[in-house]
Parts: sequence; structure tokens; C-alpha cells
Amino acid sequence: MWRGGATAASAARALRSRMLGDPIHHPSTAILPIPSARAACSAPSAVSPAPIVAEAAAASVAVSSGARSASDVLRHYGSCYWELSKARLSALVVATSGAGYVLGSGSIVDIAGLCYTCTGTMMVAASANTLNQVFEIKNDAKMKRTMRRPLPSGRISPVHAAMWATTVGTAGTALLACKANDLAAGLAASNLILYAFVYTPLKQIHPVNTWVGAVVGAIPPLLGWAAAASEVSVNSMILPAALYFWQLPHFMALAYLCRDDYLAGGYRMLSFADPTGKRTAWVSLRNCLYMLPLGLFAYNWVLHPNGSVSKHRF
Ligand SMILES: CC(C)=CCC/C(C)=C/CC/C(C)=C/COP(=O)(O)OP(=O)(O)O
Repeated sequence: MWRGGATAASAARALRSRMLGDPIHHPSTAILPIPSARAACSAPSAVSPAPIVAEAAAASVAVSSGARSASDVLRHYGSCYWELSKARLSALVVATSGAGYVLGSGSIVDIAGLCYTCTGTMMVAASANTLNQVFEIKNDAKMKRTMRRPLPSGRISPVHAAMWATTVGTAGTALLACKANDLAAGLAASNLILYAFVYTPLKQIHPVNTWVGAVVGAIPPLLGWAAAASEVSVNSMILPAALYFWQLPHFMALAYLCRDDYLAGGYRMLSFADPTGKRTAWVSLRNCLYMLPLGLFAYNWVLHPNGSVSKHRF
């Protein structure tokens, strides 16, 4: 039986803590270069072979657990970035932007342009969603629906999240400016500002926040259209308008069903002053009805990127 096991285990622990630090709480010390482990492994020694074997084993354990810890760190922050970005919601936002791009393209769709636009939109939406959570840490911590998010649960620091938002938002806007056009980049940046710096604080001030939030959700297809056509027109507004009216019943239903949670979070929603739900239901129904004429417009108009309206079937 090999008796160097205990020595190897403690040496491995010491090496591992030197190499990796605490990946979660001290991320800056988390990934030190592997060569230090290799150096420990290959350091010449004049002492008996048992410690050499023990140290070699320790180093090899340290390297493999180091690799595991590095991948743990990557997984940890990867999942934080994913959640901060609300990646599934952002993917839906990208789908609407992509639809706008295709409609704004006319008969030929530039696939590379579509990919750049979708990537840029995803990045700016990820940034907007992260900033929203940076500003709502205390509120999110009070709500059942949101208390397990990365910031209120302490899985990532606010500074780290803000740096992620700044990096991805700047890169996404630059991508749109370089590979699409300034109009698309401007719409993306303005929408980020509207969401993070107008809608987000407004949630705690006045129920009108829901309507402002619906504008934020409606901009991405306009952005996509602008990226393809380099301009916006009456036709480019049809899909955004449909999204705007569609979101209101969606948000109203959420605000009514989760009203206790929203109240606990310190938000101001229409549903608080509506115990029977009748007012909320009426606002929802009214906005559903507004969608009917939009369907007729889309059916009867050819959606020319240049905004001219010809009466054909779409
Ligand atoms: C290109 C670009 C910038 C696109 C932005 C797209 C975007 C962020 C859409 C979300 C719209 C919205 C009002 C979500 C609800 O936020 P909430 O704060 O009510 O949600 P929460 O309570 O779950 O945090």
C-alpha cells in the first residue's frame, strides 16, 4: 500500500489553494497559470523518492482538480452571465429583430447582415437585461420570482455584473454600427437607455411603467428593419405596433397574478388598485382589439422597405 497518500493529499490541497485560490469568492486569484504546477511537479530534489512520488502525485491531483476548478469557474460565471442576460427572453427579442430585418429586406435577404444584426441585438439586449438587474438587486431580493437571480443571491458582485453589461452593450452597439448602420445602432442604444434608465426606475414610481415597457419590447423589430433598409417607414411600424399591443395583456396578466410579489418588491402596478381584476382585464382586452386592424394593414399592404404603401396582399 502506498503510504504517501496523506502527504500527497495535503500537498495537493496546498498546491491547489496556491494555484486556484477560491474561485467563487476571490475570482481574481482563481486562475493562475498551470506552469506553476508543472514546475512543482518537475522540481529537482535530493531527498528520498517517497516524497518525490508524493509530490508528483499531489501535483497531478492538483492539476486535474485545478482544471476542474477552472471549469467550475467558467461554468459559474457562464451561468451568471446567462441569467443576467435573461438569455431566453433575449433570444425572443432577437427573433423579432430578425423578423424585422427580413421584412425590411424586400426580396433579397443578406444572410450575413441578418446574422450581424441578430448578434448585435442579442448583445445589447443582454446588456439591458443585466443593467435592469443591477438596479433592482434589493427589489429582486424581496420577490419570490426573482430572489434566486445571480445578484440578489450573491453569486456575482454588482461591479462584475455592471462590467459585463458595459462590455457586451458597447460591443453589441459597435457591431451594429459597423456591420449594419448607425440607425440600427442608435435604436439599440436608445432602447437600452429607455429600458434600463427610464422603465426600470419608473417601475417603482408609477403604473405607467407597463406602457413604457411595451415600447421597449416593440423596438427590436424596428431595429431589424432599420438594419436592413437603413430607414424606418410607416410599414416598418406594423410589427412593432403588434408587439406593443400584444405585450400589454401579457404584462397585465403577470402583474395581476403576481401582484403580491410585485407589492413586496416595491413596484407600482395597475393591478394593485384593482382587487376584482376587472380594470386589468379591460385594459388587456382593449389592447387585444387594437391588434385587429393591424392584421388588416399587414394583409393589404406590401411592406416596402422604402415606406411606400401599395395596396397588395402581403
Ligand atoms: C435591443 C434592446 C436593448 C432590446 C431590449 C429588449 C428587452 C430588454 C425587452 C424586455 C422588455 C421588458 C419590459 C421586460 C420586463 O422587464 P421587467 O424588469 O419587468 O422584468 P423582471 O421583473 O423579470 O426583471
